Amino acid sequence: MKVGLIGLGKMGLNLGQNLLDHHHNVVAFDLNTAAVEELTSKGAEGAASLKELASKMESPRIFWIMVPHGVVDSVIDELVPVLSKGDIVIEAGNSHYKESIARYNKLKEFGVSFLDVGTSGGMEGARNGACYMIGGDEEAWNIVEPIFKDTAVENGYLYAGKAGSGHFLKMVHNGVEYGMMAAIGEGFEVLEKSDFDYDYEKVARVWNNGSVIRSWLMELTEQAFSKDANLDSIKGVMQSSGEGKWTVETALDLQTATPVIALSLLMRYRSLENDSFTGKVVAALRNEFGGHAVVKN
Ligand SMILES: O=C(O)[C@H](O)[C@@H](O)[C@H](O)[C@H](O)COP(=O)(O)O
Repeated sequence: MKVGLIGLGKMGLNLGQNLLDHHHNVVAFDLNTAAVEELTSKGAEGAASLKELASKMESPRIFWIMVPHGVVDSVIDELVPVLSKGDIVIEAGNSHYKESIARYNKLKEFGVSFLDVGTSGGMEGARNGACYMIGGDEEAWNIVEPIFKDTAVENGYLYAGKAGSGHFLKMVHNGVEYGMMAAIGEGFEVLEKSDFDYDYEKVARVWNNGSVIRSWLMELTEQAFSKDANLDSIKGVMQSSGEGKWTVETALDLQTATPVIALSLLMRYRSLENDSFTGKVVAALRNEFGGHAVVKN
């Protein structure tokens, strides 16, 4: 299929390469022309503007937006004048599900279908097989399913239902991610404070082999400790991009008690002021899976 890929940052560039690997045609646009050149050198067609990108597409025209959360609306506003009835817009960043429902309704007025897609698995997933949570019109979904099937890991995509359901699912996923990462960080902090002299890389490795808590996060923990045995080079500052906060806000609206997720969010805020070993582990994990910046010591 032919995909108009808008946004070639950490995730978009990897996704573009993944699409090309699976013999899809990619027309790529980003304000960063070096990123466009990088993808065209791998076989994509480049575009210097959204208008040019649209002119290079074929029906059904599929536009895949992969840009940071704060610029999604401006990209959609710029895209609207070049869209026509029957086009499909996929937005696969970390958006709030309510924003996605609003975008779906707005594009519906132009006869354009909108799919909200939560993408998990970080840069590695985008490159070699991601996990997708998808919401929006089923007819549009049926058209684009092959590109998700090809760029996901096996069994790594779910069409969840009506508009907003994809990003809602990704939001809750991230809330779970906050809680799991906090628990891993706290566990290592207890080890760190103890009288024993553990090698944390080896601890993460043994926990990854046969134990109940083996997981990709634990593999990344092992990876992080292999690079920096005691995480001495970074501060325990745990940034957040908003999904954990949205999960807690939504849970409150639904009168649902989510103490683990809520506390892990509050501990992230606290970490902006106080350093901790838990914070170092969580900061290192965010860096491992998402390439998110760490604060260096
Ligand atoms: O599932 C994933 O692959 C991650 O959740 C990913 O979407 C991302 O790296 C988040 O943005 C991190 O979220 P925080 O910045 O809130 O930690």
